[in-house]
Amino acid sequence: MALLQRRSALVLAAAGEGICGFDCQGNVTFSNPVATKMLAWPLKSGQAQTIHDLFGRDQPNSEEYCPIHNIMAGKALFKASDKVFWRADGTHFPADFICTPIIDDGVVQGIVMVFSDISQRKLNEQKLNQALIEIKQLKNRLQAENTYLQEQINYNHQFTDILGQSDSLKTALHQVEQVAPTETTVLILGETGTGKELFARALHDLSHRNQRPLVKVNCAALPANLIESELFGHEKGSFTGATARRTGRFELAHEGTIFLDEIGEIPLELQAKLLRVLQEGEIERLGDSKTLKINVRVIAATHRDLKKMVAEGTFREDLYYRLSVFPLSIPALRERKKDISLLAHAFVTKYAQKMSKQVNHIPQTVMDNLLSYSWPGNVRELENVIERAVILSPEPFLQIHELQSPEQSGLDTEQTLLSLANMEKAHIIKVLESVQWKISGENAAAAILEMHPNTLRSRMNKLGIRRATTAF
Ligand SMILES: Nc1ncnc2c1ncn2[C@@H]1O[C@H](COP(=O)(O)OP(=O)(O)OP(=O)(O)O)[C@@H](O)[C@H]1O
Repeated sequence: MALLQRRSALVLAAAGEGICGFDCQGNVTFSNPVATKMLAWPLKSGQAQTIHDLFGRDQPNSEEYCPIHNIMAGKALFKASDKVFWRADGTHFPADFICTPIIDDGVVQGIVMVFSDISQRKLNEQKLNQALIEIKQLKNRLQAENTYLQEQINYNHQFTDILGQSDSLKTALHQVEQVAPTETTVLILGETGTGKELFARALHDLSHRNQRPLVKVNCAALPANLIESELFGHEKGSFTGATARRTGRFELAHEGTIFLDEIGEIPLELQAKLLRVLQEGEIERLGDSKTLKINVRVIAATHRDLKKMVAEGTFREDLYYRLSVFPLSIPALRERKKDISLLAHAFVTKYAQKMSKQVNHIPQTVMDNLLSYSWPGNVRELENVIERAVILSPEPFLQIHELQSPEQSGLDTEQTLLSLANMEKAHIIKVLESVQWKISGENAAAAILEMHPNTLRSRMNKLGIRRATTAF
């Protein structure tokens, strides 16, 4: 018997877990060395230490959590995880434990508790969780950046340089140099294809933010119900179809520049939110009440007449004033004839090279044609026309057959189908365009048409001839 006791004591001493015995009142009856060390017990014989000194102090309903109570109530096993165990010195540690009854002659005499300190495991779990959160955040950000960069790769960067010799273009470029290094919001105004995006890039490239991205949002290309989530982001499940969390463009542009193209298309209800971002630099993701501080420079662009939209009530006046701190007007191509020749040559070189064709000469008749056309699609249209012409032209001369504005085509090819009034209208427009819409004075339209300027004005009124309005 003595040998058995000695062996049992050796087993208890060798166990790697804490082992304690308790009687039915919860008094400690024995503890192995690991338990004594873990609990910093002075546990000397005769010292009454109960199970509640080590466990359950912080539990609201101690009966429910009391191992003695549970075992006495008939449970053959009582175990729990991540519970607070108190040391004799008042400190504590988290532990997992398992309790079983000590039965003698069919009667429960007490319980034995085996427990292990899980501090290190919890610490590792915490570290792992933190690392997982960081990885998730990083993943979200990388995904968002990747999507954006992918779009940027698809964008044709070849003409990042702004070409032009005309005074009006030089004035605009000078303004870019002045405003780019500031933090001022810029509103770029100009007809379609005049190079507004090119100017936005130039503003960003010349700014202190050029190491961070220029993030573009085309407000016209997005359905109204998606613009908000595109701009500000959303949490998973914030609306039907929001299957994953999405970083908004404003967040993506943090410390960089956001380019809001076609700002005139932004729905009225979203304009208030945009104003708040501009004023306070704060955003909230859809479905998340947390406010995020962002530091973004805003460049907006439109071909629309925002002032007119304000008057019509479709654009907020306060937002208009906030955006138009520094309006930058890009002139239409027809107003800078000087640039047509320069751009035409540059595009011929570009596309001839691209198509490995020796097209390198623009005959004077073709150039005259290019110069007299009104270019409603501006530089983009010119570029497209030249690209097609390079494909179709026999080397080395550029040939263009397609340049006919609606008015011109009316005169030149469909003459027989037009009424007299329409012919007159088309002719007046053609003459006006050839003189940049100058009505009176030497070599102006009235002189060419051999009319009094006032007569010309009244004919124009009657025929509904107006110069195409621009946004500025
Ligand atoms: N001054 C310029 N020099 C060289 N290329 C130009 C110039 N202006 C415009 N382009 C070219 O014309 C095309 C249209 O330019 P961009 O997209 O910047 O115009 P946009 O005004 O932003 O057009 P939209 O209003 O349709 O968005 C682009 O391919 C651009 O590279």
